[in-house]
Amino acid sequence: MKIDGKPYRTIWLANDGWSVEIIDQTLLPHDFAIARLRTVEEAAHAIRAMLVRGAPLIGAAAAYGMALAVRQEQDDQALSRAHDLLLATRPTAINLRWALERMRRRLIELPPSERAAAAYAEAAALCDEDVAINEAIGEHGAGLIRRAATNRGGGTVNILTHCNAGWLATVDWGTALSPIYKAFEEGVDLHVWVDETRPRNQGASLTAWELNHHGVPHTIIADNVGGHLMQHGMVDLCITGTDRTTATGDVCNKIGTYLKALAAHDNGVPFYVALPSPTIDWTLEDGVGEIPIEQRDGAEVSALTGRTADGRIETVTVIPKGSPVANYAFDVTPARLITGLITERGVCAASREGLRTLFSDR
Ligand SMILES: CSC[C@H]1O[C@H](OP(=O)(O)O)[C@H](O)[C@@H]1O
Repeated sequence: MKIDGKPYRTIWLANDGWSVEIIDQTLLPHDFAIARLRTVEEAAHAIRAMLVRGAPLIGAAAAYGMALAVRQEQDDQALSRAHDLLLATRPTAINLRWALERMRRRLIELPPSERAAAAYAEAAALCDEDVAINEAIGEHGAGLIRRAATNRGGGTVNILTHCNAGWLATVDWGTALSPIYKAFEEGVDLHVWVDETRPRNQGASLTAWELNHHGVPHTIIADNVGGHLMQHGMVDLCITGTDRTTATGDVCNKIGTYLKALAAHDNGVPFYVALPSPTIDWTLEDGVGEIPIEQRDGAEVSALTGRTADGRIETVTVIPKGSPVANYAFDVTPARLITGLITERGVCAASREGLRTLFSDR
């Protein structure tokens, strides 16, 4: 995507040919800053502390983390240590595991002297594939938005999205926001309801920042507003991302997604999930029972960070001293609540059969 006319991805090889640069998303929307990763440990911290986040981008960052590792040490033990360090950073997004297994498969068969060059090439290929997948999701999803515009018989198509599944969550284009960018660029009259997405506010801080820069009309809402809007006919469709989708179409995504899907189902609002195939976990069938749900530091709930009137960034506590906090980062929406999955190969039903029609080769 472009920021002030300059094209960006979220992660790229630095000019020195070996370190990796990322957009530090913990500083958005207040500051736009580039961070540089020089070691696998720095890559692991970037994922764990969410300088980079979003299932596809987590996979891409892990792939480059493996390249940074084998640049320093090339033996099998170093490869395993890097794999395990990066795998332990965050448990829910399956892209992390798939990317690490892909890197290990590519490298383990090579002589150590060839591993660094191959690792950087494989990480770059994974990033390019992610961009192509997400642009294709945009093309397929834009058709749904155009159909919603036709069904309305004119006027603005109102789309609700949760968290950030934009280009900041991927290498480029995004997943849930890719159809919105594509439809907007085609001239479709649309507006986006942006769930702020407590506790880290990826919607208010990241999705709104993206849409502002792209000129897409949007409104930030508190997480609990969506159901009311749907009851009053103010949402034509919902599109969210996913961090792991089972072979049967159960979708794990940012906490609160399930509640939006329930409200959509109760009000007859189509609920779509943008699903790049590297986010499918073909080994799982029961999302609620089998997908590990990350629990993060309670400080993400008990404190807020923002910019003061005189421009300082400050963090303040917003709960009583001593109150316990639970911070579940994801939930699972059962397939029965999902209207369709928008993949790079087309739109399908949220079911084993639906996925098999598009991915019979998996
Ligand atoms: C395109 S994947 C985006 C997905 O990742 C987000 O989680 P996090 O910000 O914690 O990495 C959220 O679940 C988004 O839908």
